[in-house]
Amino acid sequence: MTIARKYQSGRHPILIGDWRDSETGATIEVRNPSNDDVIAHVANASVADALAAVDAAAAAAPAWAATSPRQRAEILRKCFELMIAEERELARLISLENGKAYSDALGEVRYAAEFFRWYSEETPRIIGEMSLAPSGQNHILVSYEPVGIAVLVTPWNFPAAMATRKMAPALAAGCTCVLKPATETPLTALAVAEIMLKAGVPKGAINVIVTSRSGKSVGAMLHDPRVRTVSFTGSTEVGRILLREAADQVLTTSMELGGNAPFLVCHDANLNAALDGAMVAKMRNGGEACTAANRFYVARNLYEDFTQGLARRMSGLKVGDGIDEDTQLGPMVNAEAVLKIDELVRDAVARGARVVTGGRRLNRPGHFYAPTVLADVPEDAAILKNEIFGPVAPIVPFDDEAHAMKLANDTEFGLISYLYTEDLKRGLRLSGQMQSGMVALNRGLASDPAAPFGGSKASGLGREGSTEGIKEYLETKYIAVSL
Ligand SMILES: O=CCCCC(=O)O
Repeated sequence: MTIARKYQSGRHPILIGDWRDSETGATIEVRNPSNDDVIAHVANASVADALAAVDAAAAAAPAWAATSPRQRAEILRKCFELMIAEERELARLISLENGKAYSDALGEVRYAAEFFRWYSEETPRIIGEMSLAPSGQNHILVSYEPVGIAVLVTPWNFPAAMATRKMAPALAAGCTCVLKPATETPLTALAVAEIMLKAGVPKGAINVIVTSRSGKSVGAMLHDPRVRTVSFTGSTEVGRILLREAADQVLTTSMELGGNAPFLVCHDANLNAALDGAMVAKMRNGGEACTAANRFYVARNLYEDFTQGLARRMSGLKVGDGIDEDTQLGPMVNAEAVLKIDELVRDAVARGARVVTGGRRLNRPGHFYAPTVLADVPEDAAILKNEIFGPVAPIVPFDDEAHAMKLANDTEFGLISYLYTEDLKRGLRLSGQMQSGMVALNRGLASDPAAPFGGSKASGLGREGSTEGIKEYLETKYIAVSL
């Protein structure tokens, strides 16, 4: 892996305008979750490094904002092309530092690259408007300007896609930015940044700060008056902290936070389609996704067949080192992740849930948990209330659709809901009742760079992707004109 080798070879640069050594000389160990080996060391940026990154973003801002939409579009298009050209290398890098199965990683690289393509197409379509005021006395001219420097904070579970989902619209809008990736997966962010520089993104327009002092560094950046927006993907707990920090400077915020997605299988669902969808909704990224189906509510007439069918599919998965191309489920990201999953499973079983398959850690090096199906999970089990972030499917039977909907909505989160029914009228009615920003109707996957991704309630604020995503990086300017 070129990039991993680069960081093993002794230099530990961070991207602040140009590649440079961190002020502190301290490094962060990056480990392979498949065997816990240290695969690289990267610079551990200080708070001063973070502020230097804001300096670099500020220095690059006027020239970047002055580029024509067409110039920005062509650079973003090039980012897409180079990323696809390097998809296999990038996918291997993601598997290596995150642990996810290579096929998932390759899917992520393609998904990530699409944000560059989508926003290359959106860049020339930042269109304002002019109208005559109702009084007829003046015109109302509305245009959109880059909001200012963007601080982008991304998680370890989609280290490429969450970075491009933020950087592409920020750059498209004419903003410069500082990216702070998760310490577990910095190599992917650095590799994507290298590709972007190669594609023509000017120095300083993107900066990457890898740091174990996340709170202090991000806090310092959010209090720098040149920063005008923060976009975060991660837990609701951290999101709340960032919202408080952002309040001091009245920053705009985009928050993609936790989920607790229900997966509802109605009595008239197509069983095989629901099982196919369940596998995608649950097992994409090994279950380590905010969008992962977290709770399955299945109509009584399909309950036993669905449970057995899901258990068969789950137990048939090939578990192994993420980087092996035939692996279907890799390790979890770290030991804490496995511990949390195990605690949730134990709690459910202690309350009466039935283990249909799995239900245990795997006894091998690395951080593996067996693909697990739990049936008859009682309503008070912690697993139905907390994000599992792992390969565990808790199933609850229902007799009354209205009660199932009540259970589905009985959560502080509202990111995504999944729904299976053969009756489109029922599907649309129930979709309307689902308290979530997104609904996947007869589908196990809703994420799409061309669609607005985001949640309601404690799952977040704002939308990413689609035509809406670029608005997070634009300020509306109204000019009242007398012509
Ligand atoms: O954990 C959530 C990251 C978002 C995944 C997606 O875009 O589907």
